[in-house]
Amino acid sequence: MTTIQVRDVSHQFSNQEYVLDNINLNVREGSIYGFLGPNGAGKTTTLRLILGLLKKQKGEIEIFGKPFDNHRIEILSKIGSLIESPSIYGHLTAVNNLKVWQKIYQSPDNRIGEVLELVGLAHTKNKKASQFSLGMKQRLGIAIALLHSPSLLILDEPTNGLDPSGIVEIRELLKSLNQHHGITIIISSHLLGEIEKLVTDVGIINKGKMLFESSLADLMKRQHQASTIYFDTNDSATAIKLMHQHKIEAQIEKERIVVSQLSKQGIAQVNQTLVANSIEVYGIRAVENDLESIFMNLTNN
Ligand SMILES: Nc1ncnc2c1ncn2[C@@H]1O[C@H](COP(=O)(O)OP(=O)(O)OP(=O)(O)O)[C@@H](O)[C@H]1O
Repeated sequence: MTTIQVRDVSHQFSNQEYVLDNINLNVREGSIYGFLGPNGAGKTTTLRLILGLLKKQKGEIEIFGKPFDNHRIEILSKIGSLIESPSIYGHLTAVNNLKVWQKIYQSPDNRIGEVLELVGLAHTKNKKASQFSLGMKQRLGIAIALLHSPSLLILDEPTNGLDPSGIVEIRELLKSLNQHHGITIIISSHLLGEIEKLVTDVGIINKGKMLFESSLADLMKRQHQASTIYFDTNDSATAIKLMHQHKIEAQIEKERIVVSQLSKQGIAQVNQTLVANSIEVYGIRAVENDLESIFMNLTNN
């Protein structure tokens, strides 16, 4: 089942240009969906629209298979969210912060202990939230979002500003919530490297347009296809002429021939052609582009 379906949603603030332009987005039940894009791409606006924090101007949003507009309360009762920084009272402990929200959500008393355990803050006892590290504050924000036992978590850049160990902690927490508690998660980020070890699906947005949406496995496949091949030969000038005759885009870099995007069969054919034309091939090496550079290529174009 699809947990979130966004169809042809556009949005503009006042009469300025559209910050979202007919975007489509599908979050599968049970997935961890990485919503990626550079600063200002439209991630927060999209998440706010999904949560009904902004009034939808155009398009359709369905959550848990139901139109958001007609089932708002029912849908929101099953969503936990953390948009930008968490609303935390610095002068209160983690428990007392949670008590404030517990009254609003009317969740049972024992839920406070449960969520503190889940996010790894059970040991903080009398420590005030103002004395928490940024990572602890984010985890408290997630604890608040979990109080009413949601089946969907919507998180806007929860790892922003965290140090590497804080990022790992949040990643492990979200993985566990997904795998052991069956919570579907959509998490936005402007850094693919930060969430590629976490997500199962990826959507990439730039300048208000969705550029790409697929499973992480598909993105990795694309990464494999986008590898760069290096040929070392005894006669680069003739070799590159032969490649151009066979309509292969190649260039010479530091006396090596560089070809991007060539299948395994393509590599074998090039090798055969070179050898058949008496060129000595000393080495062939394929280097995969990292996911980050694919993301950069998608968002730069
Ligand atoms: N309340 C607002 N009024 C006018 N313009 C806005 C408002 N909120 C956002 N924008 C603009 O909409 C565009 C998308 O912003 P949004 O916050 O959705 O991007 P983002 O991808 O979440 O970026 P970031 O990672 O920087 O938060 C930006 O150009 C931003 O300046």
